[in-house]
Amino acid sequence: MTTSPDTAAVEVSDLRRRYHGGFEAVRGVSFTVRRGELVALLGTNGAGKTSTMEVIEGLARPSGGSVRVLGRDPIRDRTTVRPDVGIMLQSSGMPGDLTVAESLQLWAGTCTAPRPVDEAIELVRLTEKSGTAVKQLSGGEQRRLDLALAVLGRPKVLFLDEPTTGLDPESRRATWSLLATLLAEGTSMLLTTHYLEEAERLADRLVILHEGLVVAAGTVDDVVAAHPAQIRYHGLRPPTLVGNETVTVEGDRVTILTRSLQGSLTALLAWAAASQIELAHLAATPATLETAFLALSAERNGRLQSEIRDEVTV
Ligand SMILES: Nc1ncnc2c1ncn2[C@@H]1O[C@H](COP(=O)(O)OP(=O)(O)OP(=O)(O)O)[C@@H](O)[C@H]1O
Repeated sequence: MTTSPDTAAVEVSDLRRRYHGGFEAVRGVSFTVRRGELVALLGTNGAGKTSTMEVIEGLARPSGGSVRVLGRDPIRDRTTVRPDVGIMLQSSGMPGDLTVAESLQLWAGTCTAPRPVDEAIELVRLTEKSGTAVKQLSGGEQRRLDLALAVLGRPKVLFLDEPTTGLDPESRRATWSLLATLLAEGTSMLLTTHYLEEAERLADRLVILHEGLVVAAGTVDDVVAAHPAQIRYHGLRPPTLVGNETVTVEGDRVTILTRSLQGSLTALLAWAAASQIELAHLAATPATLETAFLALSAERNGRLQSEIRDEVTV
């Protein structure tokens, strides 16, 4: 079945997922993955990423809302969706006695137009292990085999659940490079990750979940821009600087949150110089994806800004 190139790769609308026992892990999530784009689904443990992915992958039914993959229902239209989709779960579940090459050959039999097995093995740099039994692979090598299985059928849409967890830094970079190549070739991707650097490097857009809800979405710049920069020092409370700051003082620890880092810092230094005041341990930090992510989780948990600051500075 063909679909219009204008159809979104993935369309999630007001998705809900309630488990037996009544717990609602996904509580009305909506987002889109456009064609040729990589969207990273982020969130703290238990945010609902896997619960959402499993519905999109057609492995579980939603209890509300809808999911479309290339315009089709991943469960009802399973036979037409499946050939266009590659899925990398947290474990592929291949029999441990099969070798790497045998696993891929077996899987190739289920694909419509698979890559040559040797090419898939080469893509994930497992050539030297092609005759090794799956159960003898290291955790990182198994992850790479999982990725080879996911890309074997030349999917139009790739779903990746924590694709680089357990990989050493070199293999992680090699995986990023492979994903960037697939992206450049037009593959659409949705991935979950706990590595913010991975999201920053690869993602066109982010969707951040917390307790089953979308709490932020957009490009990395969009998400970061919604959070203020910080200036910290030990000393006296400053006067009004450029006027848009939030100042908190705990003992002699002063924290200034500002949307105009340069302006606030210039005014602060001018005040300190004119008043001959020392700003001990002065530090100025722009918002980063990490501070934005921690702030979003902390805001939702009702925690104090000072706790976030301590986590970011350790
Ligand atoms: N089978 C289940 N029955 C009941 N609750 C479940 C079940 N599976 C997951 N949950 C709950 O649903 C919530 C979301 O879990 P989910 O695995 O989707 O989170 P996640 O964002 O993928 O987390 P992680 O980053 O730890 O993988 C959690 O509170 C979890 O305890």
